[in-house]
Amino acid sequence: MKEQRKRMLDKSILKHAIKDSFMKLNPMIMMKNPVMFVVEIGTLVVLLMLLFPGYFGTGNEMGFNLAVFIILLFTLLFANFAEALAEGRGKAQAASLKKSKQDTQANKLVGDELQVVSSTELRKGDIVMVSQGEMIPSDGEVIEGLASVDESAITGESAPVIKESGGDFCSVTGGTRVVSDRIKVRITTEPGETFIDKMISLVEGAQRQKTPNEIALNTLLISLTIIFLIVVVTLAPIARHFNINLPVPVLISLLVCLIPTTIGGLLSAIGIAGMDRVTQFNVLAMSGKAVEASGDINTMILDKTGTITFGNRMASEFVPVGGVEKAELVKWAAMSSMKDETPEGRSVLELMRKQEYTLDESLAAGGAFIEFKAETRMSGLDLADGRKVRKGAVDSVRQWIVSQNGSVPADLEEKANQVASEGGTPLAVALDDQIYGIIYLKDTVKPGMKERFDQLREMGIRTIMCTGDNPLTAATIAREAGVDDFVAESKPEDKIAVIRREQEQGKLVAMTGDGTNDAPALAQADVGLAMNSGTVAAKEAANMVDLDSDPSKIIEVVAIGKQLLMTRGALTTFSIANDVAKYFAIIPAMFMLAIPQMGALNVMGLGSPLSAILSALVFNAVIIPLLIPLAMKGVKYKPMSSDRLLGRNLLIYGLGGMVVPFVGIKAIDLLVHLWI
Ligand SMILES: Nc1ncnc2c1ncn2[C@@H]1O[C@H](COP(=O)(O)OP(=O)(O)OP(=O)(O)O)[C@@H](O)[C@H]1O
Ligand SMILES: [K+]
Ligand SMILES: [Mg+2]
Repeated sequence: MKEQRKRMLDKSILKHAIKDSFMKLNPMIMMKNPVMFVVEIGTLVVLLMLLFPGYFGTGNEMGFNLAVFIILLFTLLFANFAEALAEGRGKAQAASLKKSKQDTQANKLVGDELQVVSSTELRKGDIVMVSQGEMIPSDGEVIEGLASVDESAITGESAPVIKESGGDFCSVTGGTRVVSDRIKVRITTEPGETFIDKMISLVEGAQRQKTPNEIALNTLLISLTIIFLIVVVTLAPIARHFNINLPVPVLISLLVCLIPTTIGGLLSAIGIAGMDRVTQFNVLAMSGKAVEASGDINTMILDKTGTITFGNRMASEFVPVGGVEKAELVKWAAMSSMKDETPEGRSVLELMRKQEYTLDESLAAGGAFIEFKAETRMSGLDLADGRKVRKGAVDSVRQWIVSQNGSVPADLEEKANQVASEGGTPLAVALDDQIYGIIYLKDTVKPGMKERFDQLREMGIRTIMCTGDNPLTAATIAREAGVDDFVAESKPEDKIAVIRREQEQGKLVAMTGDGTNDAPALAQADVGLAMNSGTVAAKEAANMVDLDSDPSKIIEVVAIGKQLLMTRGALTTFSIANDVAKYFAIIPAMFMLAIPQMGALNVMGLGSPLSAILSALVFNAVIIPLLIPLAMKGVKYKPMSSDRLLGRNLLIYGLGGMVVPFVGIKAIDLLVHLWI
């Protein structure tokens, strides 16, 4: 897909866009864009006058009318072309995605047997087995095993990623391929609602909804159109009262020049192109609203594990406390992890084997598994003989011990702090009322985080890390990654509380995360960016998914959001400023047409009244394709305060919008006048 993105504007996209420009002339489609719909009605009226000149009285300048008709038709086609071009790349991407969505066969588990079924028959809750070389038939979560998966079909990244049951790396996407090992997958989506389906309809723009900002601007444009419509319609009888005859095509030309056709023609292209720019960064935005909101973000909340760090927290050391034998600690650490399917749990057993300890598994027979939960921050086993084994966050295990009237070894805190101050996560291991020691879980901060957070700070965005981990580990990682603030030992509801607190102060909040425990917070935030590596719940709650699982991508999304809003503002300013110049070209010309003595009004020194009107109309049409590159690429964005940005843009696009048409219309008039 990345390949596809590079070929920005190949021939086939252009060809399709030209064809679509004509298709979009259909009034039923045109109606969605009221400004251009008014232009279309004007075009039709002029066409009727050309076809049936007899009905429209005398004094009809056929040559002039034909010129007006052609220019108006091109105005419509140019506006349609802008939109079609913006849609083009998405449509091309959708086509290539559809190819990877081919119907595959799946090995569905029915009872104890495997049945071969078509992937389209799979429903939520079905269990399938996927082995090396096979395509994952639909979206789901790994419930057993570990495999490396080639996700290049959706991410464009060729290096395979590890997917495993338990933790935050369990989600798999239909259409990706298992390159080694074998996994058992529980299907989590109904047919037609998969991630690839969503991607297709997103890049195709099928579900594109206008953003609140776009709706507000559209309302302004419609109001302006109605006002000018009233002005022009009432102009005719007033002029007639003074014995001035204003031909209908002249009035239509005046109307089209006055209504905001430039921004009206480019508005939807700006929005589509903005979304498209986000997609090029391998971020899937579920709505344009989310992209725009990211342009105004004040605070960003991140989780630690899997977002700021790589998230493959691996046991790397057993540290006994209270003078117990290391073998004892290893025994209970392993016992507490026997059924713990999280990556952390499995890594404990691996470390045990690596250090050449063995485990008497019969001890666990008949025991009840206690699953890890973000709320309890512990996992373990209740043995058949009544003894209880736990491992978990030091603070949680300490509380658990105290609640059983056990005592806490004096060196626990010191040893846990040692691990935490190195940025590791200490897990305490306990049997009944005794703590045996600590498992050292190592994790690494993703490279380049500090520079990226510095950039966010420059943009005026405050970063807060919210982690379920202990305060000391949190502080170490926060310092290493360079976030502004952190909240430790936070449960899912605490993450939401932090977001709400910021929102109550009137701030717009972005949240990135990858875990199921992040899902509620991702939904609460104004912009929720889920890591593609994360769980299904996280991806569903978020309104953006980063296919590369790089939380600092938010920087690009913020820039694109700001750029989108600025581009819209700049082109609106330009469009309205333009109309002032056209006003000076057309109004004097109209009156000179009726009263040649009014030549003094011709401030621009244009050749003749008719050429003045045509020149303004031509300018009005060609400015649309000339501005397409700007609408598609967006205006330049540099991190600076919004006040300065606003002032700068008003100067460039407001003043420019007044001057450019004077020059342009004059130049066109010189040309037009040569052959009129
Ligand atoms: N398998 C496990 N068994 C026992 N305890 C665990 C296990 N995994 C994690 N913990 C403990 O629970 C704490 C919370 O873990 P969790 O993965 O929910 O953090 P989180 O809220 O997602 O924060 P972050 O992802 O930012 O680190 C961890 O810091 C660790 O102390
Ligand atoms: K106009
Ligand atoms: Mg997490």
